[in-house]
Amino acid sequence: MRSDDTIFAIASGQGRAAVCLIRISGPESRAILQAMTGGVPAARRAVVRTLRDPVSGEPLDQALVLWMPGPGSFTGEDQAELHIHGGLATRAAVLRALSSIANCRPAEAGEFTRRAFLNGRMDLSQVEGLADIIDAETEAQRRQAMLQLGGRLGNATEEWRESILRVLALLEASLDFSDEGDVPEDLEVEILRMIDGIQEEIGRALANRSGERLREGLTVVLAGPPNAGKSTLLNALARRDVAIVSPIAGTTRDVIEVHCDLGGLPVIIVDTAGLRESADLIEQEGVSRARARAQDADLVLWLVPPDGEGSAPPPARRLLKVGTKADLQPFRQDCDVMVAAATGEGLPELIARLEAEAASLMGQGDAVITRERHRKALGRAHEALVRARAMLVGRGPLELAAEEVRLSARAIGEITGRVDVEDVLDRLFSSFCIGK
Ligand SMILES: Nc1nc2c(c(=O)[nH]1)N(C=O)[C@@H](CNc1ccc(C(=O)N[C@@H](CCC(=O)O)C(=O)O)cc1)CN2
Ligand SMILES: Nc1nc2c(ncn2[C@@H]2O[C@H](COP(=O)(O)OP(=O)(O)OP(=O)(O)O)[C@@H](O)[C@H]2O)c(=O)[nH]1
Ligand SMILES: [Mg+2]
Repeated sequence: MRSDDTIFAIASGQGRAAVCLIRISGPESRAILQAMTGGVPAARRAVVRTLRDPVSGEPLDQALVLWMPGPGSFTGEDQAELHIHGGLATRAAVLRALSSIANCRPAEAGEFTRRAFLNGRMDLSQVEGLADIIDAETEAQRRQAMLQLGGRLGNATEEWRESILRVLALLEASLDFSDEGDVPEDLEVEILRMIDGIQEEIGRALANRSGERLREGLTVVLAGPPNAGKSTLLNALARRDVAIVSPIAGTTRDVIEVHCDLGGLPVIIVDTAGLRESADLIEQEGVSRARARAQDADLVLWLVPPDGEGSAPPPARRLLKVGTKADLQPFRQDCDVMVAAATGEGLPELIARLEAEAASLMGQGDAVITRERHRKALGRAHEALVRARAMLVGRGPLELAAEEVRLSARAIGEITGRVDVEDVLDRLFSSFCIGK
């Protein structure tokens, strides 16, 4: 994969559509426009041209044409765009024509954005923000992704890194000036005060898990004895006929997931097999999957039907007890909510309750970190600072304290991709679609 190739891709969806966008980036972009549209329009001005085969001159389609010269463009290189009518055959003909031009090839997944990153147009945290915008399913996810694309995480980590580098500079200065390897007392006080300040800020960012929860969605598992009404409730919450419902106990065996938008917050509702001892091997497998999902869930709704006294809830981090078939049983004091999913009774109350749970676990979208990758890097930066501090207070070797501080800065640098993160890059960019 050469980075001085000119790359092209269909950047719009693959299905039947009104317009198809073909994106081109690299040094041949200008020559491609010249050869296929007979000229190069003024920068960033849309013009309509006949798109032609560069060899035969045969008209292929009508196109809205854009010329976006680097280094100001999205990728930081010369870029062109062809917005064509483009049905299946037309798209194929245009891609074939582009492939026939020297030094031009189809782009890999995420390659436009990879070039934007390599050309310094965005840092790694912003690239992740862009990926999150593409995948955002709810309003709160969209807002969080936009803040990250705008540089909220990148700016925060840059500030922390600069503070850590100031600590390092002070340590190195005292290394130069002391023969004993001791830091002058007033300088030591200053260094410790700075370390404490940075640690507190990083600690606060680490304590907030709501960004990761918002990005991934809150998992709510429906669990209960067979026939409790789990699948009926799933269908009611999803407002779709997703899961099979029947009066036969043991209907559901597979785990069924539905992505819901509760007041802008992403919630994944998970229907599971009714929990009971069963001789049926397939049902047993369903029950063990149900238990596993309940254990990992952010929240378990434990469904109790009118005759469900004998059953015990599975181990869970957080559990709400829901009385089901409210049309068949009176209000139960031992339940948090009552619903009759079949009639819709109590559903608004349950949904309001779920929204409140989701809001309290995902907060106001004020979290700075949104991925485990950020948590791990910040965690390592924090630990290195703890060790550096202990070294200073315990009068350990200054060189070692300085080395820990250096380590801390490097760990922070991984978040924006300042320091080498090759493996992260490959994984991240391949998660993009072709054309991004
Ligand atoms: N058609 C189309 N829409 C798109 C993109 C694209 O590449 N093509 N984008 C990408 O995925 C996003 C927009 N990102 C872009 C970022 C910078 C420039 C650009 O050429 N910037 C120049 C000129 C800015 C100006 O006109 O003022 C610059 O910064 O100098 C273009 C798109 C979303 N929408
Ligand atoms: N009267 C009444 N019946 C309900 C209600 N909800 C579910 N049922 C009935 O209860 C039976 C079992 O419902 P399901 O939703 O399949 O129960 P489940 O918990 O998914 O059962 P398994 O998948 O076997 O574990 C079906 O006949 C439903 O029609 C309700 O609110 N009221
Ligand atoms: Mg079921």
